[in-house]
Amino acid sequence: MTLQLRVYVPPHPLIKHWLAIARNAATPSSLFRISMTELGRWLTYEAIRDWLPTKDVTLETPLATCPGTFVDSEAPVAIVPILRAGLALMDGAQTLLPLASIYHLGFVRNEATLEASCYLNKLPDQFDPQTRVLIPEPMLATGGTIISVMAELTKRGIDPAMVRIISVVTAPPALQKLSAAYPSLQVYTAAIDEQVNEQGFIVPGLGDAGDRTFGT
Ligand SMILES: O=P(O)(O)OC[C@H]1O[C@H](OP(=O)(O)OP(=O)(O)O)[C@H](O)[C@@H]1O
Ligand SMILES: O=c1cc[nH]c(=O)[nH]1
Repeated sequence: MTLQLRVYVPPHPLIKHWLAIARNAATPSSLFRISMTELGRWLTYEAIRDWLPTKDVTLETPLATCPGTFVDSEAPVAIVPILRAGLALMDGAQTLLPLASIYHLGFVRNEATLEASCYLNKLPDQFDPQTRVLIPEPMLATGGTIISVMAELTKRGIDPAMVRIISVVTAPPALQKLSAAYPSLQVYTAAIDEQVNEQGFIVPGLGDAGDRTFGT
């Protein structure tokens, strides 16, 4: 069986609403941050649907015995936000995954070459191979950043099939690179835009996600 990258654009009215707020150039930073929190929440909700491990139990209600299902708190789950902009999705993601371990990764693109370089790496030397990883990364543009992120994770024992990326706006160059290198992973995004311009910005996109989040 040939694997192919799966990219989901959940048709949810709240995702559409908060995406429109985030795209709008007139949205101030304070509201932009709220939109990112909400997108983090709803994209995480969609991404963990068939991914979060559960265990079946038998319960006693006040009236009778019945079957139940709990989230399996012993299965390792990690969130790896990509700084800076990935932090903006964290409040929403963490609300739904309160037991997850958080490992920060900081990447910045060189504005001239668009090459991504890592300036902060809080990953452990090795992960338990059963670890599920959620990556909050708001923009997948040229793909340079996310390909470097995946290399850091896989060399520490992460199986790409256990990885889900939540991203607000994605573009074909990044999705093509991910598809070629890591066809078993899954991406949950609010939009797939048409192009990346010469400055490395997604068009129509939402501008610079980091600057708009932090008012810089
Ligand atoms: O797919 P790529 O072309 O690599 O671009 C995507 C990256 O660009 C932005 O980060 P940026 O370097 O602007 O840093 P910031 O989050 O600190 O603003 C964005 O948050 C992504 O991490
Ligand atoms: O459009 C883009 C592309 C990369 N990073 C951003 O913040 N915006």
